[in-house]
Amino acid sequence: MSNQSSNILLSVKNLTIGYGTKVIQKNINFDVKQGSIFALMGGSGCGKSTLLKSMIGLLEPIAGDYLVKNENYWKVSRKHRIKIAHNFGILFQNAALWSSMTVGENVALPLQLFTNLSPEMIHRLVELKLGLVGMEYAINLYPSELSGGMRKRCGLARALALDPEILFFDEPSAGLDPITSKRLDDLILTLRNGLGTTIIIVSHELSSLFTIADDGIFLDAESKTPLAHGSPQEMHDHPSCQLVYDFMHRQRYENAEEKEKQR
Ligand SMILES: Nc1ncnc2c1ncn2[C@@H]1O[C@H](COP(=O)(O)OP(=O)(O)OP(=O)(O)O)[C@@H](O)[C@H]1O
Repeated sequence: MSNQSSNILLSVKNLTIGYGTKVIQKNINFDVKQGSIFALMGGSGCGKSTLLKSMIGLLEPIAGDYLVKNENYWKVSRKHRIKIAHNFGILFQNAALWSSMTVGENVALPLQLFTNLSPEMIHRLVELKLGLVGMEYAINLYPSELSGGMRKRCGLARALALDPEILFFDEPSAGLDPITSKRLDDLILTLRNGLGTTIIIVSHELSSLFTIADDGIFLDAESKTPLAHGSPQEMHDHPSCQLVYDFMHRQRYENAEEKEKQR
């Protein structure tokens, strides 16, 4: 195997995704290299979350293949799929912490469910993971006592609990002010640089995408196919078509309004 192909952690091949028989995107092809921060981009409703759902095991694709470290994720047994997914850490948009549990209990939960570690070891790991995201002081607090940015950090600590090789983020900056959002970007870069974690991110935030993502794909709702592949900066500098240009230069919505007025 060449160095280049052994570097590939995830591989999406001719994937068609959707709900029942309703196709949302087709002809999706891309590889995610180890240690990459890979962005799923595109306008509202193009299918970014749908693709993310298929990549984390929540929605079976209609057709095509999705390889995780060369294993055909949707073709292996359900039991084996769950085992592969232990390598995934997921941060949902609202951080999805259990409100009746303290932050520490939330982070401990995956360790209690999926390891045989002693309570003392789990406690030490919880402190370590919260330390990684700068939230060790929140161990005994409840999610309702935290700001949105703090909840995201704690959600990230929980996503890191099982030392995943791959992290999936759904709109991590949603609902955060620009400074908190920037801090989260710095944290994401620190994690990738420090732990070598591969990160797949759905985001609308151009400034964040330009800062952190080094590769990605641009999905189009109308043609139901990807229109571009590369880093956000490459798409900005060398857009493959007008739509990508407009999106990357933030003229899409203004243009849409103009067209609407001219009708
Ligand atoms: N459970 C579902 N059943 C049927 N259609 C769905 C379902 N969930 C989403 N869709 C449709 O799939 C399309 C893509 O939705 P999706 O949420 O993946 O887009 P998105 O790119 O993530 O959008 P946004 O940026 O607005 O969050 C939309 O037309 C949406 O209405």
